[in-house]
Amino acid sequence: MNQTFTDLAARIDHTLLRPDATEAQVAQLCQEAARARFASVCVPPCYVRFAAEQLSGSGVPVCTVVGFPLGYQITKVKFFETHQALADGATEIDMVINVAAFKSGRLTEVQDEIGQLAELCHVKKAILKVIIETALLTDEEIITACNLCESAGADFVKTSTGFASRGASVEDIALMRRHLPAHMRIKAAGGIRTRTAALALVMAGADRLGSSNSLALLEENDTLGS
Ligand SMILES: O=C[C@H](O)COP(=O)(O)O
Repeated sequence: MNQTFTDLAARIDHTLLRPDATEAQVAQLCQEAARARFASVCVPPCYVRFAAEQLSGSGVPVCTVVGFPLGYQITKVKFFETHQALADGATEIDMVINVAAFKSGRLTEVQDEIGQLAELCHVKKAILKVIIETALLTDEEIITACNLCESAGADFVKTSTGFASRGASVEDIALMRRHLPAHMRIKAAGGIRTRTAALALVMAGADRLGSSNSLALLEENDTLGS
């Protein structure tokens, strides 16, 4: 348990995805991530190159989003977004599943899309996290989506964009953990605002957390290194 607590920063994607995020705010985010040793910074695609420059030599990866936040872009567009993000210096891609196609029963199409992006990421030694947007899914659909992610070769299943009616819940994470094999990692995101909430999600099975309030999650026991 203590290990979980002391390693919390290393599980957090330090995130800034607001539509009005400025370059100065991204620069600050990068400084904070390097200092706190967060798992990554998660920034909008237009800031990937800038963030990669800011973090050069720091060992902190740059994560970005694809098909964000609604997921219904066509596969070619998501493929190009991913290709460009990798070229710009991202090594972690958080793509949004095509929930519209998923809800229409077009599961093969959804799985193929994830598979194409996973292959592209893996060729570049990057990782793919797949956002299934649990707020829009039933428990049965969450399990189906997890199975698609696994079959398609994704590295992580991620709960939420942070732009839906709710973010990650402990129940979502526990359900996903029960149905995913051990090698598949889970990212909880959306609305994680306190250390208590963060730790509950970790205890339920989250390997990674995404939060735009990351510094507050470190407050109780962790201190930023000098
Ligand atoms: O992908 C991560 C989420 O956008 C973060 O959501 P949040 O802003 O509610 O922390």
